[in-house]
Amino acid sequence: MTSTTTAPTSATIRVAVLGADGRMGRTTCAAVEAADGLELVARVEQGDDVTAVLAAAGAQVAVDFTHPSATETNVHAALDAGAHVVVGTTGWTDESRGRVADHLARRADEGLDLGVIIAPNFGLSAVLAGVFAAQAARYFESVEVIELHHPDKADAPSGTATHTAHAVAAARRAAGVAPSPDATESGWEARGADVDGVRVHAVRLRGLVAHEEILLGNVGEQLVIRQDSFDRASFMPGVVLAVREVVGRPGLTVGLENVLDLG
Ligand SMILES: NC(=O)c1ccc[n+]([C@@H]2O[C@H](COP(=O)([O-])OP(=O)(O)OC[C@H]3O[C@@H](n4cnc5c(N)ncnc54)[C@H](O)[C@@H]3O)[C@@H](O)[C@H]2O)c1
Ligand SMILES: O=C(O)C1=N[C@H](C(=O)O)CCC1
Repeated sequence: MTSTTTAPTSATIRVAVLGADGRMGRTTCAAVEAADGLELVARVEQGDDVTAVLAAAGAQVAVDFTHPSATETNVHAALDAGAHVVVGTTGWTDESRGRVADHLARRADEGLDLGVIIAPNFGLSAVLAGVFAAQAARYFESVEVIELHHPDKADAPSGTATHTAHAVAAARRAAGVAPSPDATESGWEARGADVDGVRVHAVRLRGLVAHEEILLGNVGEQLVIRQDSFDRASFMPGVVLAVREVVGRPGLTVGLENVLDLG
């Protein structure tokens, strides 16, 4: 079901939330309504014509918290409506991000400078955990990632853990560090997913929200970097920051660490 308000004012950023009835969508609608300088102008749900609704509402920024199978289509539809986009939904690949970058370039050629921020995690603790893990990764022989989430989550491993694993792998490649030692010969299904050469383990447990551990090991020592989001409120300062930033940041930005200049 869609609802819109009208009459844009120049002082506020007009925000549409996609996936408005979901866990993150509901929290995001409330955060937008509570934030200075933001106005919630549309709640978009499955079955709505995203381009038409955003255009009718005069949305300047669309925030997508939907489903990995829907998010890319939604982003293109929002760009077609002339809206900037903040994406929290997971499931992005190099290829899908590349298609968004191409779409942004086409819009820029048409004279419309739009921005898209894709962030697998808006929680400050998770963003910092990923940055710290990438910093530490070259100093340790072994590194593995464990992500722990609520059991209603659709995808595994989490977008956050995938993002962390790629950052860790890139840091190790740049430093010429060998792959983590592993003598496993059988039972590979128990060793987690291989993300860019980094083992990622996914736990789904009632009572959890969103949590990540990066384990780094050397002979005789271990560093554990752990972050916990106990409540979806933890994502909201990052979402609101991204909404404010995206209107002045043309092109594609991946990872909130790059908005915070931590990348
Ligand atoms: N980046 C972050 O900080 C962060 C934090 C939490 C969750 N997430 C991600 O956000 C996504 C949503 O998580 P959730 O827990 O809110 O899921 P959810 O299932 O509770 O909500 C998703 C909502 O999207 C709606 N939806 C599905 N397809 C749609 C479409 N095509 N158009 C509009 N609405 C559509 C569903 O009806 C539902 O209401 C997941 O990918 C999750 O991993 C990211
Ligand atoms: O609840 C979820 O689903 C979450 N998904 C993101 C991910 O996959 O990394 C971020 C944390 C919460």
